[in-house]
Amino acid sequence: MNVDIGNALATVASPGVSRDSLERLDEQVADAHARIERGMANAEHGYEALNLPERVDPDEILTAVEPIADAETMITVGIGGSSLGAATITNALDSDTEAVFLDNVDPEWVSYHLDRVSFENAAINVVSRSGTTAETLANFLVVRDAFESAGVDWTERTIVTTGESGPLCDLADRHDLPSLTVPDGVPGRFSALSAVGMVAAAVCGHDLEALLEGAAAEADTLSESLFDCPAYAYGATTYALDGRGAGVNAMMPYAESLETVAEWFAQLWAESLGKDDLGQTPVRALGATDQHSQLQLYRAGPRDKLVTFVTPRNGGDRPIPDTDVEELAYLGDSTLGTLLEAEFEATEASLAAAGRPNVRVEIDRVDEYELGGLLYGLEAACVLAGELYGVNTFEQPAVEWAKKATRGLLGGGEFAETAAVAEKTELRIER
Ligand SMILES: O=P(O)(O)OC[C@H]1O[C@](O)(CO)[C@@H](O)[C@@H]1O
Repeated sequence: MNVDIGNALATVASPGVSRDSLERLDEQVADAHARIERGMANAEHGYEALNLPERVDPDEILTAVEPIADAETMITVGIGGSSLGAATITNALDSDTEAVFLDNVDPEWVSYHLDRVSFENAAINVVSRSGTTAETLANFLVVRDAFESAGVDWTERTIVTTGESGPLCDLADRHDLPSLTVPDGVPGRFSALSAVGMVAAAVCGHDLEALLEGAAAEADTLSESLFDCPAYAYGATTYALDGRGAGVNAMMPYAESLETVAEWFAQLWAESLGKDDLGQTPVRALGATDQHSQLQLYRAGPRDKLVTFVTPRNGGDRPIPDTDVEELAYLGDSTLGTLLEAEFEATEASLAAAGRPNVRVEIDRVDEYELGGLLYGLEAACVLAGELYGVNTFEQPAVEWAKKATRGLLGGGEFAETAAVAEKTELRIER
């Protein structure tokens, strides 16, 4: 990935960061890089995620998925980091295999998807690092039951990716299911470039080696200066802007195929940096669509936002036919790609003209190599930002309260949190 932070400079935007401040911040970046390198060298929890390009064996994954490689529909049952990485990769790339992600427990939505599956041509990819996530386990019980009701032996059509131990591990052993292990020391939101994100990608026929090569190339750019490393330039700039008031980071890819990148990034950024009353709020947007819904706010609302554009510099195109309608002449005989490119450049310039900070993250095209580099680059940017914020980037203790309360509400144990649910303050206004 390439990063252009020109429109985040104080000469262009407010909030903005001066060149001098960036150079001073670069001293902290050097210290942070030293910390990251040490963490990677010692395979420390979290930092180990940045070693994945060297650690992951694509052949191990390809061998494990062989029994289900013929699947026409790949149903991934997982949530958060156990779904978003795989969804980002498979939603970005073409495949004849349909990838379905059950990452919620909305009964009508789950039924909608299961009602459309031909189970004899489908497979189940159940993913949970902990092996205890209620939504994933509940959906897995529902999906396997659907296979059984369709007379299809789910044990022949299921692959499991989970931690070294836990209920899913036991289930895989009990039924002798093909299974892969979530690498130790790799938090869910940093696991897209491991079996967690790659099983679905493999069944969809994507080039795992190219994904890892792209990530490895990005890893080679990690250095002690933000001026030599696109990932660190992005991480440091977002941190600096947050400190100057840009507490919201709206990620706006200019490609439908990259829409899920913004969703994946939202978990990465929120769950990693949202601690100790700190952290930038990620917002998902899409270009050109959200020019017609959000741009008004980004250009003329509170000066509390950074807009992160993600743009592939090359890609497919489609001609716009010529027209004899005079008013449309400027569109006719051009292409949708030309229009989208103009929209992107105009929107980027419109924010700069209004003095609103924005950063451009560029990839050459949407393919496995570039996607691997983008995912790795944004992960490294996040790790760097976490060092600068001084937070524990790799834990997410705040999510446990609701999990305990949920479990208690379902009779799954005694938790103080459950009692608090009943103590809700009410002020109902009814129709
Ligand atoms: O992979 P698991 O353990 O099922 O967890 C799923 C997701 O839930 C979280 O733990 C948050 O609840 C995320 O960090 C994680 O990606």
